[in-house]
Amino acid sequence: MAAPRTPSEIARETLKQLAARRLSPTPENYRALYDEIADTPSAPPFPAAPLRAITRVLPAQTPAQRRLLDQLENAIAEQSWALLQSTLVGYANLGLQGAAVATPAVREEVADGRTLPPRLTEMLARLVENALTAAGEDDARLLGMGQELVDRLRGPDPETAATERLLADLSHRLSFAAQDQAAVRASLLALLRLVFENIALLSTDDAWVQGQVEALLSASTPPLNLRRLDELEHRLKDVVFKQGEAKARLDQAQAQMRALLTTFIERLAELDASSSNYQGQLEQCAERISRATQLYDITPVLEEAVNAARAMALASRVTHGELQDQREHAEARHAEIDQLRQELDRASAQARHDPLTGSLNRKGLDEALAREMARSSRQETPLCVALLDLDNFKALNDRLGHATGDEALVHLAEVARQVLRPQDQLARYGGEEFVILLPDTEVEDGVRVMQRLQRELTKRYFLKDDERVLITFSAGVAQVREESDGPDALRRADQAMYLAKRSGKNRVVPA
Ligand SMILES: Nc1nc2c(ncn2[C@@H]2O[C@H](COP(=O)(O)OP(=O)(O)OP(=O)(O)O)[C@@H](O)[C@H]2O)c(=O)[nH]1
Repeated sequence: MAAPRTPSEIARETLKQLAARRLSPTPENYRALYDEIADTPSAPPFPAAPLRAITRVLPAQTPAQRRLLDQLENAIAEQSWALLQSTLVGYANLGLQGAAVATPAVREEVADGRTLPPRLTEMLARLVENALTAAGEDDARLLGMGQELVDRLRGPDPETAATERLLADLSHRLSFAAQDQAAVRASLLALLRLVFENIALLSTDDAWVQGQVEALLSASTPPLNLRRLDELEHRLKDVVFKQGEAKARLDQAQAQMRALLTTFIERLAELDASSSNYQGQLEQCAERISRATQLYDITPVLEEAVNAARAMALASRVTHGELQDQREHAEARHAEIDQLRQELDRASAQARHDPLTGSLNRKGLDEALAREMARSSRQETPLCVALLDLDNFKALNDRLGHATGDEALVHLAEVARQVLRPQDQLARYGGEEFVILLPDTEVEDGVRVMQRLQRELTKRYFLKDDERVLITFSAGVAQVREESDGPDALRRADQAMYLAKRSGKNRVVPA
């Protein structure tokens, strides 16, 4: 086909080619294709936008400057290369003194790749400072690099190439620091688990500590967050507290054993003294016998020897008897302790109640919760769990003593029993944590019940040596959603309780 000649032919062919080459029909594509088909060279596009940016920073103080600026704006508006050329010649003649007024305010607009906008440099500087704080103070080199970059960013000329170089070096170094920190976290966690396992090994015969250590181990698996660390700290405090008690019992047992050994050694020494006495007497007797010349001389010596032997036998019989007594005594105590421990183990395995407060213990709670969940789903009635934790209980213990702390726990349990309905159940969940099962209760009502308990506690205060001790608690209330949801509801109640603590304590938060 002959090449298109008339403008309408060229236009038609241009449209055809746009479709054939699958080009988007933009004015630029159309013009380029039209020029190609018409075989006319494309005129370079007029750079209106960059020129307009230049007009914004050109000075317009003197009449000559204002005239040239008007002229430039006209050249842009008319897209006239000729007018542009004569304007530039005008500027050249005028001289460019004062034209390059790159004040800080306009520098931001002419960010051209050599300098960074001031707002961006300040944000970058802050970002680097925050990253350095997060990285800690272990790596002096990293801190030095970061400070250099911050100084450059805040300096008079944050030239891009140098800043870029510093930024790249810093980010490289930071990535190593982050890897180091992750490794340190992982090994700290491993150490923590080792400590927990060691505690378990040291307390093989204490079922409670064993249970706590299992909980500690499962709570110390990554990913860790502040909530879990907090829980770990609480549990570990309880274990340390319990081990402190066990240590006191152990010290007592050791003191008794030491007393027993001292007696034993004293008796042995007595035995030894009497036997060496006997030995001396016998040697004397032997010597006198060897010197004796007639039987008459020997008879009294023999009598002496027999007497000494008799005394020795008597002394050793007495000592033997005493030792026998001591041994029987020790064996009896041992058997007694063994029996007590077995009884204790049996009792704690069967017990469903906390001996201090008389409320349910964990085992009792598990069973009661299972029963209530089954009932709630059978009867299609709501069930709530509330978890409460006494506020500032450590301070109370520290100020008034541990025994008073125990009395405060008993007081709380008593008031709770008086305030709650008979079908509600109170359980001791941890040291100073309690769970209350609230059958037939929606979450809003559960919150109200706990608030009523808070009010009652302020009325029925706990008295210690005529001092009114105010007990407050923070609580979370969660609704059990379905039959298997108990543990999750407890977890949600715990989280809500934690929120109550965080938002100032002595409050109840629904989950
Ligand atoms: N008297 C007594 N104290 C206990 C018992 N179990 C745990 N504790 C103590 O309760 C204290 C709890 O302290 P923290 O976990 O710091 O809590 P807190 O002081 O109540 O602070 P908040 O929970 O933030 O209000 C610890 O000092 C434990 O030793 C117990 O059976 N009797």
